[in-house]
Amino acid sequence: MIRYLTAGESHGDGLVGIIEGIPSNLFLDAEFINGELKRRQRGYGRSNRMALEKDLVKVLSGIDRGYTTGNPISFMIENRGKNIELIEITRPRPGHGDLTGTLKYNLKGGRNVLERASARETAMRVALGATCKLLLKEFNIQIYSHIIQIGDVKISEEVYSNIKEMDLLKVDESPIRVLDKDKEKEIIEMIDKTKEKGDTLGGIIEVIAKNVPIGLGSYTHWDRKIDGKIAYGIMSIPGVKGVEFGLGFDACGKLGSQMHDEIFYDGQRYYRKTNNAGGIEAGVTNGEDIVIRAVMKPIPTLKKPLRTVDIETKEETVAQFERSDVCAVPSASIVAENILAYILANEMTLKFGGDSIEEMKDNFNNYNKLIENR
Ligand SMILES: Cc1cc2nc3c(=O)[nH]c(=O)nc-3n(C[C@H](O)[C@H](O)[C@H](O)COP(=O)(O)O)c2cc1C
Ligand SMILES: C=C(O[C@@H]1CC(C(=O)O)=C[C@@H](OP(=O)(O)O)[C@H]1O)C(=O)O
Repeated sequence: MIRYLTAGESHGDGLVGIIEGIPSNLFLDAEFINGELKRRQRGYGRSNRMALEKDLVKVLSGIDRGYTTGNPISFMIENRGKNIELIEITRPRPGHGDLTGTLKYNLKGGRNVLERASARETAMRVALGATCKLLLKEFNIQIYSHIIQIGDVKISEEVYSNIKEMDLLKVDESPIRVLDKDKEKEIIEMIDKTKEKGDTLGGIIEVIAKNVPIGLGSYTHWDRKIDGKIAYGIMSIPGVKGVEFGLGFDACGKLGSQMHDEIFYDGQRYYRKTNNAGGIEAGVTNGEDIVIRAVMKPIPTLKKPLRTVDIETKEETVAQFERSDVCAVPSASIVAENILAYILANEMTLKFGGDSIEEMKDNFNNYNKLIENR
C-alpha cells in the first residue's frame, strides 16, 4: 500500500511531502519529477505567481545513490513567490474556503484558510504522484491528459478514443493543452478578454491511462472499487466539481445495446471495440484505457469582485482581491494525471506487492501468465 501526506502553506517557506510504500530499487528520477512540476506550472491564464515560482523537488530521505530503499521518501519544494503582505481576509470570497474555514476553525479571518485551501499544495501532490508515475512506467503504464473545453469553447465533439498516443504527447507543446491551433487561439483570446473584464474561467479536462492491467480494484466491497477511489482523488483537486468515466453523463441518452462494450477474443486476449465504460467495470479495470473527465469551476477570486459580507462589521461589501489566476484548467490536468498515478500505483502494490520492484515484477509476470489463454 502506498500512502502520502503533505504539509505547507501557500505563502510559507515551502511544501513538504512524505510518501510511504514505494518499493525498493526503483530509480527515483528527480529530473522527471521536476519535469512534471514544470508541466504543472505552465498553462495560459495563470497569474504572475507562476513566473515567480521555480518548483524543484529536494529529496530529503528514502533513497541511496538515486534508488529507493523501501524507506519513506520525503520531499521539499521551496516557495519563492511568498513575498506578499499577508493581510487578514475579512471580506470572504464566494467560492473559496474563506468563510467556511473561518467559522469552522474559529479563526480571525480567511488568511490561514486560503493558505492551506490554496492549490499551491498541488505542487507537492504532483511531486508525489510523479514518483508513482515512475513506478507505473516500470509496468509500461502511461498517463496523459488534454483539455476538452474552456469556458464555452469546446475543443471537439470527438470522443477521446480518436486521439492517438503520439498526439497526446504533442499536447504538452500547447499552453492550453489542445492540438487544434485555431481553438487554442480562440481560447487564448477568450482568456485575455475575460481577464480584462476582471472575470475568470473554468473548463473540462480528460485524463487517460494506457496499458493498465486487468484486475486493479475490486467489486467485493464498496471502498475497494477503483472508480470510487479515482473519483475521490480527482474531486480533491481544488475547483473540481464533477468527474465522469467513459461516456459518463452521456450514458443517460443511450440504450443498453448502445452503451455496453461488447467482448471479443483475438486468440490471446479479450478486447473491446468501444470503451464507453472508460476501462472500468464493477470497480475493476478491464484492460482498456481508463478515461476520466473532470470539470473545473471558474476561479473564485475575481478582480471585479462579487458581493460578500464583511465578517467584522457584517455590512454588505465586495470580496477581497490580491492577485489571481484567470484560468488554471491546463495546470489542473497535470495535477489530475499525477493523482491518477498515485491511485493506480497504490492499486498495483495492493495487487502485486510493494516491497521490492523485482518482487513486484515477478508477481506481475506470474499474474499475466495466469490470465493468458483464460
Ligand atoms: C492549479 C490551480 C490553480 C488555482 N488558482 C486559483 C487562484 O489563483 N485563485 C483562486 O481563487 N482559486 C484558484 N484555484 C481554485 C481554488 O483553489 C478553489 O476553488 C478553492 O480552494 C475552493 O475549493 P473548491 O473550488 O474545490 O470548492 C486554483 C485551483 C487549481 C487546481
Ligand atoms: C501558487 C499556486 O497557485 C495558487 C493557487 C491559488 C488558490 O487560491 O488556489 C491562488 C493563487 O495564489 P496567489 O494568491 O499566491 O497568487 C495561485 O497562484 C500554484 O499553483 O503553485
